[in-house]
Amino acid sequence: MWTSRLSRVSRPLIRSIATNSCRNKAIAKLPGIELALGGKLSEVQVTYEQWGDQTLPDERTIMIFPSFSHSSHVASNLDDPRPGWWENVVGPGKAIDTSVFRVICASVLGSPYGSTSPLTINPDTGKHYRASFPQITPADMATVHRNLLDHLGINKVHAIVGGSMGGMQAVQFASLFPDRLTRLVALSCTAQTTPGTVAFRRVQRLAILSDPEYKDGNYEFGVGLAGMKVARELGMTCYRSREEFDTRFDWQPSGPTHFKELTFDVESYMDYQASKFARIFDPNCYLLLSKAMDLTDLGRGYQNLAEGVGRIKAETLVIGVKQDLLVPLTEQKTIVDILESYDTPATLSVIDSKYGHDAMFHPQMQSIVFAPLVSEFLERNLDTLEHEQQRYSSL
Ligand SMILES: N[C@@H](CCO)C(=O)O
Repeated sequence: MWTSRLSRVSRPLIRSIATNSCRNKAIAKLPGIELALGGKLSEVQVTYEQWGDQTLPDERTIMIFPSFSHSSHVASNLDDPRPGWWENVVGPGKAIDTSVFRVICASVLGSPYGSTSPLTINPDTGKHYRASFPQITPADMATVHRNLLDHLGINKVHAIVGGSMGGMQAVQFASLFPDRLTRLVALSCTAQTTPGTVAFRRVQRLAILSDPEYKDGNYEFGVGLAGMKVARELGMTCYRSREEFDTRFDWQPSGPTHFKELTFDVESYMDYQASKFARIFDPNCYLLLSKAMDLTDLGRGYQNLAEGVGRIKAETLVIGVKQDLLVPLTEQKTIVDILESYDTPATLSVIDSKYGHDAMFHPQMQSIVFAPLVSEFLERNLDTLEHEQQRYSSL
Protein backbone atom coordinates (compact mmCIF):
# COMPACT_ATOMS: atom_id res chain seq x y z
CA MET A 1 0.00 0.00 0.00
CA TRP A 2 1.19 3.50 -0.80
CA THR A 3 2.30 5.65 2.13
CA SER A 4 3.28 9.28 2.07
CA ARG A 5 6.85 10.40 2.64
CA LEU A 6 5.85 11.87 5.97
CA SER A 7 4.19 8.69 7.08
CA ARG A 8 7.67 7.22 7.32
CA VAL A 9 8.83 10.10 9.52
CA SER A 10 7.95 10.23 13.17
CA ARG A 11 4.34 9.36 12.46
CA PRO A 12 3.65 7.76 15.86
CA LEU A 13 4.95 10.87 17.61
CA ILE A 14 2.18 13.00 16.25
CA ARG A 15 -0.66 10.49 16.20
CA SER A 16 -1.82 11.74 19.58
CA ILE A 17 -2.41 15.21 18.18
CA ALA A 18 -5.00 14.00 15.69
CA THR A 19 -7.14 12.61 18.44
CA ASN A 20 -7.11 15.98 20.17
CA SER A 21 -10.22 16.85 18.21
CA CYS A 22 -12.90 19.37 18.91
CA ARG A 23 -16.17 18.87 17.11
CA ASN A 24 -15.68 18.07 13.46
CA LYS A 25 -18.85 19.69 12.13
CA ALA A 26 -19.99 23.25 12.69
CA ILE A 27 -21.98 26.13 11.23
CA ALA A 28 -20.46 29.61 10.86
CA LYS A 29 -22.49 32.80 10.56
CA LEU A 30 -20.45 35.00 8.21
CA PRO A 31 -20.79 38.58 6.99
CA GLY A 32 -23.01 39.24 3.96
CA ILE A 33 -21.26 39.71 0.61
CA GLU A 34 -21.55 41.91 -2.47
CA LEU A 35 -21.79 39.55 -5.43
CA ALA A 36 -19.40 39.65 -8.38
CA LEU A 37 -22.22 40.12 -10.91
CA GLY A 38 -24.11 42.62 -8.75
CA GLY A 39 -26.58 42.27 -5.95
CA LYS A 40 -25.75 41.03 -2.50
CA LEU A 41 -26.48 38.42 0.12
CA SER A 42 -27.12 40.20 3.39
CA GLU A 43 -26.53 37.09 5.48
CA VAL A 44 -24.32 34.10 4.75
CA GLN A 45 -23.84 30.93 6.70
CA VAL A 46 -21.66 27.94 5.92
CA THR A 47 -21.55 24.41 7.22
CA TYR A 48 -18.01 23.12 7.48
CA GLU A 49 -16.05 20.16 8.77
CA GLN A 50 -12.57 19.85 10.17
CA TRP A 51 -10.04 17.04 10.59
CA GLY A 52 -6.82 16.91 12.59
CA ASP A 53 -5.64 19.17 15.35
CA GLN A 54 -7.56 22.44 15.31
CA THR A 55 -4.78 24.19 17.25
CA LEU A 56 -2.20 23.71 14.49
CA PRO A 57 -0.85 26.97 13.07
CA ASP A 58 -2.00 28.54 9.79
CA GLU A 59 0.99 27.17 7.88
CA ARG A 60 -0.14 23.68 8.80
CA THR A 61 -3.71 24.21 7.57
CA ILE A 62 -5.16 22.95 4.28
CA MET A 63 -8.53 24.01 2.92
CA ILE A 64 -10.34 21.79 0.43
CA PHE A 65 -13.11 23.08 -1.83
CA PRO A 66 -15.88 20.66 -2.92
CA SER A 67 -16.96 20.00 -6.47
CA PHE A 68 -20.44 20.58 -7.86
CA SER A 69 -22.36 17.80 -6.15
CA HIS A 70 -20.20 17.28 -3.08
CA SER A 71 -20.69 18.52 0.46
CA SER A 72 -18.14 19.39 3.15
CA HIS A 73 -17.87 15.68 3.91
CA VAL A 74 -14.56 15.05 2.20
CA ALA A 75 -13.65 12.26 4.64
CA SER A 76 -15.07 10.38 7.60
CA ASN A 77 -14.66 11.84 11.08
CA LEU A 78 -15.98 11.36 14.59
CA ASP A 79 -19.11 13.42 13.98
CA ASP A 80 -19.88 11.64 10.72
CA PRO A 81 -18.21 8.25 10.21
CA ARG A 82 -19.62 7.77 6.71
CA PRO A 83 -16.89 7.65 4.04
CA GLY A 84 -16.35 11.03 2.37
CA TRP A 85 -15.95 11.87 -1.29
CA TRP A 86 -12.14 11.90 -1.06
CA GLU A 87 -11.85 9.23 1.60
CA ASN A 88 -8.78 7.68 0.00
CA VAL A 89 -6.93 11.01 -0.14
CA VAL A 90 -7.80 12.66 3.19
CA GLY A 91 -7.22 11.09 6.62
CA PRO A 92 -4.54 10.03 9.08
CA GLY A 93 -1.51 8.77 7.14
CA LYS A 94 -3.14 9.55 3.78
CA ALA A 95 -2.01 12.03 1.11
CA ILE A 96 -3.65 14.97 2.83
CA ASP A 97 -2.51 13.74 6.18
CA THR A 98 -4.78 14.76 9.03
CA SER A 99 -2.09 13.61 11.48
CA VAL A 100 0.09 16.39 10.11
CA PHE A 101 -2.33 19.02 8.82
CA ARG A 102 -5.47 20.68 10.05
CA VAL A 103 -7.94 20.20 7.20
CA ILE A 104 -11.05 22.30 6.64
CA CYS A 105 -13.78 21.78 4.07
CA ALA A 106 -16.90 23.94 3.81
CA SER A 107 -20.01 23.21 1.82
CA VAL A 108 -20.14 25.65 -1.06
CA LEU A 109 -22.30 28.76 -1.21
CA GLY A 110 -25.35 27.80 -3.25
CA SER A 111 -25.10 24.05 -2.63
CA PRO A 112 -27.87 22.10 -0.90
CA TYR A 113 -25.83 20.98 2.11
CA GLY A 114 -26.54 23.62 4.74
CA SER A 115 -24.65 26.65 3.46
CA THR A 116 -26.68 29.63 2.20
CA SER A 117 -28.47 28.56 -0.98
CA PRO A 118 -31.85 28.59 -2.75
CA LEU A 119 -33.03 26.37 0.13
CA THR A 120 -32.38 29.15 2.66
CA ILE A 121 -35.01 31.58 3.95
CA ASN A 122 -34.41 34.99 2.38
CA PRO A 123 -34.18 37.36 5.39
CA ASP A 124 -35.77 40.15 3.31
CA THR A 125 -38.93 38.20 2.44
CA GLY A 126 -39.19 35.51 5.10
CA LYS A 127 -39.59 32.93 2.29
CA HIS A 128 -37.19 30.45 0.73
CA TYR A 129 -35.03 32.00 -1.95
CA ARG A 130 -35.79 29.17 -4.40
CA ALA A 131 -35.27 30.45 -7.97
CA SER A 132 -34.96 34.06 -6.79
CA PHE A 133 -31.47 33.37 -5.43
CA PRO A 134 -29.08 35.83 -7.13
CA GLN A 135 -26.62 34.36 -9.62
CA ILE A 136 -23.29 33.63 -8.00
CA THR A 137 -19.89 32.81 -9.51
CA PRO A 138 -16.83 30.94 -8.22
CA ALA A 139 -15.53 34.37 -7.13
CA ASP A 140 -18.41 34.66 -4.66
CA MET A 141 -17.79 31.12 -3.43
CA ALA A 142 -14.12 32.01 -2.92
CA THR A 143 -15.06 35.16 -1.00
CA VAL A 144 -17.17 33.09 1.37
CA HIS A 145 -14.28 30.64 1.89
CA ARG A 146 -12.03 33.63 2.68
CA ASN A 147 -14.64 34.89 5.15
CA LEU A 148 -14.67 31.49 6.82
CA LEU A 149 -10.88 31.68 7.24
CA ASP A 150 -11.30 35.15 8.80
CA HIS A 151 -14.00 33.75 11.09
CA LEU A 152 -11.63 30.97 12.19
CA GLY A 153 -8.78 33.45 12.72
CA ILE A 154 -6.66 31.85 9.99
CA ASN A 155 -4.58 34.19 7.87
CA LYS A 156 -2.44 32.25 5.38
CA VAL A 157 -3.00 28.53 4.82
CA HIS A 158 -0.42 26.05 3.64
CA ALA A 159 -2.60 25.03 0.71
CA ILE A 160 -5.92 25.34 -1.04
CA VAL A 161 -7.01 22.20 -2.89
CA GLY A 162 -9.99 21.68 -5.18
CA GLY A 163 -11.15 19.61 -8.13
CA SER A 164 -13.69 20.36 -10.87
CA MET A 165 -15.92 23.13 -9.44
CA GLY A 166 -13.65 22.96 -6.36
CA GLY A 167 -10.72 23.72 -8.66
CA MET A 168 -12.54 26.68 -10.19
CA GLN A 169 -13.05 28.06 -6.69
CA ALA A 170 -9.43 27.28 -5.81
CA VAL A 171 -7.87 29.17 -8.74
CA GLN A 172 -10.32 32.00 -8.19
CA PHE A 173 -9.44 32.13 -4.48
CA ALA A 174 -5.72 32.19 -5.28
CA SER A 175 -6.26 35.04 -7.75
CA LEU A 176 -8.50 37.13 -5.48
CA PHE A 177 -6.60 36.51 -2.25
CA PRO A 178 -3.02 35.73 -3.28
CA ASP A 179 -1.63 36.41 0.18
CA ARG A 180 -3.86 33.87 1.91
CA LEU A 181 -2.17 30.68 0.64
CA THR A 182 1.28 29.25 -0.06
CA ARG A 183 0.37 26.36 -2.36
CA LEU A 184 -2.47 25.65 -4.74
CA VAL A 185 -3.67 22.31 -6.10
CA ALA A 186 -6.27 22.58 -8.87
CA LEU A 187 -7.61 19.47 -10.55
CA SER A 188 -9.62 19.09 -13.77
CA CYS A 189 -10.74 22.70 -13.75
CA THR A 190 -10.61 25.88 -15.77
CA ALA A 191 -9.84 29.53 -15.21
CA GLN A 192 -12.32 30.54 -17.92
CA THR A 193 -15.14 28.31 -19.10
CA THR A 194 -15.38 27.79 -22.86
CA PRO A 195 -18.54 27.51 -25.00
CA GLY A 196 -18.15 23.75 -25.52
CA THR A 197 -18.55 23.22 -21.79
CA VAL A 198 -21.49 25.61 -21.59
CA ALA A 199 -23.20 23.51 -24.28
CA PHE A 200 -22.91 20.37 -22.14
CA ARG A 201 -24.36 22.15 -19.13
CA ARG A 202 -27.07 23.97 -21.06
CA VAL A 203 -28.87 20.77 -22.02
CA GLN A 204 -28.72 19.62 -18.39
CA ARG A 205 -30.36 22.84 -17.23
CA LEU A 206 -32.94 22.63 -20.00
CA ALA A 207 -33.94 19.15 -18.81
CA ILE A 208 -34.88 20.65 -15.43
CA LEU A 209 -36.41 23.87 -16.72
CA SER A 210 -38.64 22.04 -19.19
CA ASP A 211 -40.01 19.63 -16.59
CA PRO A 212 -43.60 20.84 -15.85
CA GLU A 213 -43.06 19.80 -12.23
CA TYR A 214 -40.26 22.35 -11.92
CA LYS A 215 -42.97 25.06 -11.71
CA ASP A 216 -40.57 28.01 -12.07
CA GLY A 217 -38.68 26.78 -9.04
CA ASN A 218 -41.73 26.32 -6.83
CA TYR A 219 -41.74 22.52 -6.88
CA GLU A 220 -42.42 20.52 -3.78
CA PHE A 221 -39.18 20.11 -1.81
CA GLY A 222 -37.75 16.62 -1.60
CA VAL A 223 -39.63 15.19 -4.58
CA GLY A 224 -37.14 14.01 -7.19
CA LEU A 225 -38.00 15.69 -10.50
CA ALA A 226 -37.79 13.61 -13.68
CA GLY A 227 -35.94 16.55 -15.25
CA MET A 228 -33.28 16.37 -12.54
CA LYS A 229 -32.69 12.73 -13.34
CA VAL A 230 -32.26 13.52 -17.04
CA ALA A 231 -29.89 16.37 -16.14
CA ARG A 232 -27.70 14.04 -14.10
CA GLU A 233 -27.69 11.39 -16.81
CA LEU A 234 -26.60 14.00 -19.33
CA GLY A 235 -23.91 15.09 -16.88
CA MET A 236 -22.65 11.53 -16.48
CA THR A 237 -22.06 11.22 -20.22
CA CYS A 238 -19.41 13.94 -20.03
CA TYR A 239 -17.98 13.11 -16.60
CA ARG A 240 -16.81 9.74 -17.95
CA SER A 241 -15.46 8.60 -21.30
CA ARG A 242 -16.55 6.31 -24.13
CA GLU A 243 -13.74 3.98 -23.13
CA GLU A 244 -15.12 3.58 -19.62
CA PHE A 245 -18.68 2.93 -20.80
CA ASP A 246 -17.53 0.53 -23.52
CA THR A 247 -15.30 -1.52 -21.24
CA ARG A 248 -17.51 -1.47 -18.16
CA PHE A 249 -20.88 -2.59 -19.50
CA ASP A 250 -22.16 -5.59 -21.43
CA TRP A 251 -23.59 -4.71 -24.77
CA GLN A 252 -26.33 -7.36 -24.77
CA PRO A 253 -29.73 -5.75 -23.96
CA SER A 254 -32.39 -7.49 -21.89
CA GLY A 255 -36.17 -7.28 -21.40
CA PRO A 256 -39.25 -7.32 -23.65
CA THR A 257 -38.67 -6.35 -27.27
CA HIS A 258 -40.12 -2.87 -27.09
CA PHE A 259 -38.23 0.40 -27.23
CA LYS A 260 -39.56 1.45 -23.82
CA GLU A 261 -38.54 -1.74 -22.05
CA LEU A 262 -35.58 -3.28 -23.85
CA THR A 263 -32.70 -2.12 -21.63
CA PHE A 264 -28.93 -2.06 -21.97
CA ASP A 265 -26.73 -2.50 -18.90
CA VAL A 266 -25.45 1.02 -19.21
CA GLU A 267 -29.03 2.33 -19.14
CA SER A 268 -29.81 0.49 -15.88
CA TYR A 269 -26.66 1.93 -14.34
CA MET A 270 -27.44 5.49 -15.37
CA ASP A 271 -31.05 5.11 -14.27
CA TYR A 272 -30.01 3.91 -10.81
CA GLN A 273 -27.31 6.54 -10.24
CA ALA A 274 -29.33 9.46 -11.55
CA SER A 275 -32.51 8.48 -9.66
CA LYS A 276 -30.52 8.42 -6.43
CA PHE A 277 -29.04 11.82 -7.20
CA ALA A 278 -32.40 13.39 -8.17
CA ARG A 279 -33.84 12.43 -4.79
CA ILE A 280 -31.14 14.28 -2.83
CA PHE A 281 -29.98 17.24 -4.91
CA ASP A 282 -32.14 20.34 -5.05
CA PRO A 283 -33.04 21.47 -8.63
CA ASN A 284 -32.68 25.23 -7.98
CA CYS A 285 -29.24 24.59 -6.47
CA TYR A 286 -28.38 22.52 -9.55
CA LEU A 287 -29.35 25.32 -11.91
CA LEU A 288 -27.57 27.97 -9.85
CA LEU A 289 -24.28 26.07 -9.50
CA SER A 290 -24.35 24.84 -13.08
CA LYS A 291 -24.59 28.44 -14.35
CA ALA A 292 -22.00 29.55 -11.79
CA MET A 293 -19.49 27.09 -13.27
CA ASP A 294 -20.23 28.43 -16.75
CA LEU A 295 -19.46 31.90 -15.40
CA THR A 296 -15.97 30.95 -14.26
CA ASP A 297 -13.70 33.72 -15.51
CA LEU A 298 -10.57 34.83 -13.72
CA GLY A 299 -10.28 37.59 -16.30
CA ARG A 300 -13.48 39.26 -15.04
CA GLY A 301 -12.57 42.74 -13.81
CA TYR A 302 -9.15 42.64 -15.51
CA GLN A 303 -7.90 43.41 -19.00
CA ASN A 304 -7.77 39.73 -19.86
CA LEU A 305 -7.56 36.21 -18.48
CA ALA A 306 -3.77 36.34 -18.12
CA GLU A 307 -3.99 39.34 -15.84
CA GLY A 308 -6.43 37.57 -13.53
CA VAL A 309 -4.51 34.28 -13.47
CA GLY A 310 -1.24 36.19 -13.15
CA ARG A 311 -2.35 37.47 -9.75
CA ILE A 312 -1.84 33.97 -8.36
CA LYS A 313 1.36 33.86 -6.33
CA ALA A 314 1.04 30.39 -4.82
CA GLU A 315 3.27 27.57 -5.99
CA THR A 316 0.79 25.65 -8.11
CA LEU A 317 0.10 22.08 -9.11
CA VAL A 318 -2.52 21.65 -11.82
CA ILE A 319 -3.71 18.14 -12.62
CA GLY A 320 -5.69 17.34 -15.75
CA VAL A 321 -6.99 14.20 -17.42
CA LYS A 322 -6.40 13.55 -21.13
CA GLN A 323 -9.84 12.02 -21.59
CA ASP A 324 -11.74 14.86 -19.84
CA LEU A 325 -14.71 15.66 -22.11
CA LEU A 326 -16.14 18.42 -19.91
CA VAL A 327 -13.12 20.58 -19.08
CA PRO A 328 -10.47 19.82 -21.69
CA LEU A 329 -6.82 19.46 -20.76
CA THR A 330 -6.00 22.55 -22.84
CA GLU A 331 -7.70 24.64 -20.14
CA GLN A 332 -5.49 23.26 -17.38
CA LYS A 333 -2.48 23.84 -19.62
CA THR A 334 -3.56 27.46 -20.12
CA ILE A 335 -3.45 28.06 -16.36
CA VAL A 336 0.09 26.69 -16.13
CA ASP A 337 1.28 28.54 -19.25
CA ILE A 338 0.05 31.84 -17.87
CA LEU A 339 1.59 31.22 -14.44
CA GLU A 340 4.91 30.32 -16.05
CA SER A 341 4.80 33.53 -18.09
CA TYR A 342 4.53 35.37 -14.76
CA ASP A 343 7.43 33.32 -13.31
CA THR A 344 5.11 31.72 -10.78
CA PRO A 345 6.19 28.14 -10.09
CA ALA A 346 3.59 25.89 -11.67
CA THR A 347 3.47 22.26 -12.74
CA LEU A 348 1.00 20.46 -14.98
CA SER A 349 0.51 16.77 -14.30
CA VAL A 350 -1.35 14.93 -17.02
CA ILE A 351 -3.26 11.77 -16.16
CA ASP A 352 -4.27 9.17 -18.71
CA SER A 353 -7.53 7.71 -17.44
CA LYS A 354 -10.68 6.30 -18.96
CA TYR A 355 -12.52 7.75 -15.93
CA GLY A 356 -12.23 11.16 -17.60
CA HIS A 357 -13.35 14.28 -15.74
CA ASP A 358 -14.40 12.27 -12.68
CA ALA A 359 -11.14 10.29 -12.44
CA MET A 360 -10.17 12.15 -9.26
CA PHE A 361 -13.23 10.72 -7.47
CA HIS A 362 -12.71 7.10 -8.54
CA PRO A 363 -11.63 5.17 -5.40
CA GLN A 364 -8.64 3.39 -6.96
CA MET A 365 -7.54 6.44 -8.93
CA GLN A 366 -7.67 8.43 -5.68
CA SER A 367 -5.27 6.04 -3.93
CA ILE A 368 -2.98 5.06 -6.76
CA VAL A 369 -2.69 8.20 -8.90
CA PHE A 370 -3.97 11.36 -7.21
CA ALA A 371 -2.84 10.72 -3.63
CA PRO A 372 0.90 10.41 -4.41
CA LEU A 373 0.88 13.48 -6.68
CA VAL A 374 -0.95 15.63 -4.15
CA SER A 375 1.06 14.39 -1.18
CA GLU A 376 4.41 14.92 -2.87
CA PHE A 377 3.46 18.48 -3.79
CA LEU A 378 2.02 19.41 -0.40
CA GLU A 379 4.93 18.02 1.58
CA ARG A 380 7.78 18.99 -0.76
CA ASN A 381 10.48 21.06 0.91
CA LEU A 382 8.79 21.08 4.26
CA ASP A 383 12.24 20.70 5.79
CA THR A 384 11.21 21.72 9.25
CA LEU A 385 8.32 19.33 9.43
CA GLU A 386 10.08 16.59 11.35
CA HIS A 387 11.35 19.12 13.85
CA GLU A 388 7.88 20.60 14.20
CA GLN A 389 6.33 17.19 14.62
CA GLN A 390 8.52 16.73 17.66
CA ARG A 391 7.41 20.10 18.97
CA TYR A 392 3.69 19.40 18.55
CA SER A 393 3.98 15.90 19.90
CA SER A 394 5.16 17.33 23.19
CA LEU A 395 2.13 19.63 23.59
N1 LIG B 1 -19.12 14.70 -11.15
C1 LIG B 1 -18.63 15.78 -10.37
C2 LIG B 1 -18.09 16.87 -11.22
C3 LIG B 1 -19.14 17.64 -11.95
O1 LIG B 1 -18.68 18.85 -12.45
C4 LIG B 1 -19.71 16.28 -9.43
O2 LIG B 1 -20.85 15.88 -9.61
O3 LIG B 1 -19.39 17.04 -8.54
